[in-house]
Amino acid sequence: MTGYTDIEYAVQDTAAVVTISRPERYNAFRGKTVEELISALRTAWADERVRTVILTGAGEKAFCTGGDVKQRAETGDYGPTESGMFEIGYLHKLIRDIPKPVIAAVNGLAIGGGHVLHVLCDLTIAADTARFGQSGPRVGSFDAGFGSAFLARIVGEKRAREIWYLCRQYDAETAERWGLVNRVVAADQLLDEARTWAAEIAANSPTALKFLKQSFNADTDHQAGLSNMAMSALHLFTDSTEAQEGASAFAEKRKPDFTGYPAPA
Ligand SMILES: CC(C)(COP(=O)(O)OP(=O)(O)OC[C@H]1O[C@@H](n2cnc3c(N)ncnc32)[C@H](O)[C@@H]1OP(=O)(O)O)[C@@H](O)C(=O)NCCC(=O)NCCSC(=O)c1cc(O)c2ccccc2c1O
Repeated sequence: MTGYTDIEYAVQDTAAVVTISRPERYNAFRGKTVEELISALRTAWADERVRTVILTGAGEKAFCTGGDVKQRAETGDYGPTESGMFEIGYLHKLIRDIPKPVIAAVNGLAIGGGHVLHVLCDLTIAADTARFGQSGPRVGSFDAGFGSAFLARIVGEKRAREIWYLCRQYDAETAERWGLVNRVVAADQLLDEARTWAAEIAANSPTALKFLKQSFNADTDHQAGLSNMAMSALHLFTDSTEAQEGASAFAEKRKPDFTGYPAPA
């Protein structure tokens, strides 16, 4: 795949820098964005010069705000793709499986599925202006796979449940205290800091790093099965009027009204 429209891809020294570039939608992803991210990661995987990947967002406002809720409100899905599929589950697995450390450089809001992307990266460096949180239950969505199970491994059960149940936003200092991010730096230092970490990693044995990444992953790889089921459930749920109420409310800039939907027994 060439001629990306939703992302930018560049190799700088030994790092592949992948930038989600839909600033007018706060770098929310649609199906095409996910397809391009998959292509970029596969390119980085195959390129022997590349020893790390840096994932970031264009502009100063957002790293990524998850699925494009406006697109979903408009068409009921995340838009057309070359493959005909919305392959977010595959993208999640690819971030884990690419045998090179992936560093999230969180330059702003990391919300919803955008939060899940940074959680899945090996390391996270955040701008002091970054904010973190989930939004699924507010907009008729959830990630019952890696997005919740792996998050709980990182911040613990109580905090993971708080993040998902309340849909609040947390500042970078809190995220660092909770172990969600490795380092917080001034916003104008973010990419330099990420490149410094990438260069430091690149000086180490790539084969040792590959084995280490696979070793870290092995303990939670069973969550991939959970993720498959979660994505299947999510596709069914997003077709429901309950889920559509969440997406429509966001697109119409109003609070969602879930009062007509009884809590399932
Ligand atoms: C992120 C916000 C909290 C920011 O709020 P703020 O008040 O600072 O800014 P605005 O709300 O005015 O936003 C500015 C501008 O950007 C547009 N925008 C922001 N986020 C999105 C988005 N996700 N999709 C589309 N557009 C977005 C916004 O409309 C404004 O544009 P204007 O033209 O009106 O100026 C706040 O914006 C916010 O809460 N955003 C929504 C966050 C969200 O709910 N994300 C999606 C969660 S669901 C999801 O990610 C998801 C992931 C998956 O992996 C799935 C897999 C399978 C099925 C479904 C999935 C899924 O739903």
